[in-house]
Amino acid sequence: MEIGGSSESPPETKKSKSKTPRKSKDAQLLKQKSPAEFFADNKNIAGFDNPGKCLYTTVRELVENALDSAESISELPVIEITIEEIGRSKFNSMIGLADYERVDAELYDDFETAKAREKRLAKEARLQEIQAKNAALGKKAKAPTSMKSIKSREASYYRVTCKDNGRGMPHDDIPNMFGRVLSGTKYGLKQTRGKFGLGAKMALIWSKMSTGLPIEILSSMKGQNYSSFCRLDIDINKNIPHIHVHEKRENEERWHGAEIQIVIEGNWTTYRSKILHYMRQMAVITPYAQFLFKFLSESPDKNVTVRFARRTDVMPPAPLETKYHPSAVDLLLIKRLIAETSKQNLLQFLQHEFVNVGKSHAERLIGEMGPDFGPKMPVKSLTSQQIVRIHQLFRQAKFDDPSGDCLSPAGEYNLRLGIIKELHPDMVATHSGSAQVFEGHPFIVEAGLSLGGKDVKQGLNIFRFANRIPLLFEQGADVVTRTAVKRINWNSYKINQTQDKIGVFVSIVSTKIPFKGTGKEYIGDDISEISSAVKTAIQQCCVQLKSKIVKRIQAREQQERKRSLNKYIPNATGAIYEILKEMSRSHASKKRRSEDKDAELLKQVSDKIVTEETLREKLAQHVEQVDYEMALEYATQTGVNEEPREDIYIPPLVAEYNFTEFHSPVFVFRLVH
Ligand SMILES: Nc1ncnc2c1ncn2[C@@H]1O[C@H](COP(=O)(O)OP(=O)(O)OP(=O)(O)O)[C@@H](O)[C@H]1O
Repeated sequence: MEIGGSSESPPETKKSKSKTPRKSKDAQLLKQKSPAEFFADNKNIAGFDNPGKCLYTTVRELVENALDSAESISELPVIEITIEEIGRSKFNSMIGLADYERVDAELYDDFETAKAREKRLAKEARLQEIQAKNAALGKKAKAPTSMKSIKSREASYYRVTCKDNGRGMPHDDIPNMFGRVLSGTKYGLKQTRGKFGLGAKMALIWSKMSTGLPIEILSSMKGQNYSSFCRLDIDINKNIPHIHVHEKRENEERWHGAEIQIVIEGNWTTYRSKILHYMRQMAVITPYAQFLFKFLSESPDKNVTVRFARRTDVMPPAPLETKYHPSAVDLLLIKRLIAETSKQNLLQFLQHEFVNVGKSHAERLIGEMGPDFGPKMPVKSLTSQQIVRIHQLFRQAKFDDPSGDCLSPAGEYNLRLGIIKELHPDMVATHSGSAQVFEGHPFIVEAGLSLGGKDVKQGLNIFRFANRIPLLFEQGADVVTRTAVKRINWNSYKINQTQDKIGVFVSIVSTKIPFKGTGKEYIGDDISEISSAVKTAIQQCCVQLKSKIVKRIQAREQQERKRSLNKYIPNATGAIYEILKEMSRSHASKKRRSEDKDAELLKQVSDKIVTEETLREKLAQHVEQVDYEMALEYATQTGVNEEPREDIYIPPLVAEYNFTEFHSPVFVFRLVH
């Protein structure tokens, strides 16, 4: 329906006479966005939600890059991370901005009139009084909800520096690695912490959004006699690096690694504990790395230095790059593989670009594709329709599962070491599952379970790791939490889900971790292969713990039995002695004659050779003897050595050493001559 005339001849108004016709309000303009712009607009999907979280995510992106880099050259990681607080004046002088004092106080968000202040203080005092009264009455104190805190929206700035001893970066690649969103070296099919080619750029985008300052990178590769220095920011619209300085510098010490420095807005106060938790959990899952974490405050009394020492030299083997499994590819991916392959014909392509496809298998597959296909046909000549046919067959055909050989799980040893080091538990069990498959990607689930320990709350304490990254957010929705809370019948393993201090550690590694979102914060509970592997791994640990718990309960019961028997000795001996005395009296007066042995005993009682005291001693000895025999029987049944034995081996004594080393997977004992 038209209102106010036909659409061909709109009624002329004053406005419509203007030379450049104005677009109506709801006219839609077609626009394009660069990936950098997209992520700047939606930074929360990459874990950059608010200043505090941005500080946390920046730290983790830099630490994870540092670890990936050191491990890629099999170097035991040494990582230094420093967060330096930069006050407003210092920040202003860094960017060449004069410091301004407030003149018109009422303009500010945190302004409070004298009356409002008086009212607030009175209210706070009243609340404190109520709380004190409640505390005196033993009532639980409730957090003050109605107290309106005066929050300042003043920004806090931090310089985050991360230094590693890793691979470093090729001089010419640095600008793109840090200044072009979605560029990285970890896109291949390999287990790595990084994946998207986004993290470092997001930190830079956030620094651009919050401080306007560029990122600085110093890097050198092994054997290079120079180091590369680069200061750059990012052109958000074009998604290209904007280079300020890019030069080669001397590297006399032949240092290798990278040092990244960035200044961002953050909030240490609210994210302090998350950052420290992250570092601690990273130390748990990476006990072969050495971390030095420093927070340098404007007021030195608030400085924090935490050193997470290396606990082992045993580093998991580096993950290997692998090829795609036919069931893990889609049409686009097949097209890309065809475009990138160096193989000429279809047979070679199938045989060399996929795992678990041998020559004869490839020939059979080609035969099955139909008459249009042949082993010798040039792979680059495949039409779109033919590629669809290949894809269809890949979906329907049966292939062996990919093996987990390319993966690098933390290992039961490292996991156990990390748990013991972190929690000092009373009991611990670990389990490493065999490789399984989800959508053509192999994955391995490892679990650890602990009972008791320090800083562990009652109930379930869940620690999650994915490709050896600690996951700290979205705990409730994660597959590990859901499995532990809903699918494990803790009671049946003699574990009390609410009373015991239970530590549940689950580490999942894969060539593709199905994170929800790009923030790498949790793995959903909707993948049955993963949730059942998690359940099995936790249950395996439960079974191990159960046998320990049962043994402990039996030992406790035995102790209690002994204690209660001892408790009754005085009463029992008193009663027996009274009876014996009575019997010996009637025996003596010949009221009742007792025979042989009994007569002998009764005589000893009347001669005071057998007294209440001697009876008590004998009974105590008997309880001791019975208890000892039971303990012996128990030990023979269960085996005295509960812990598995470790192999120890002695390497040959080489001339230049003056010591002998005894190696075990758990320790090295060095005997100095
Ligand atoms: N400390 C470092 N040492 C060596 N190379 C690094 C370092 N930091 C970053 N890089 C290189 O820069 C690339 C981009 O890093 P970025 O953090 O943006 O993405 P990513 O680590 O590949 O993936 P994700 O976004 O999942 O973290 C990396 O792939 C890596 O090649």
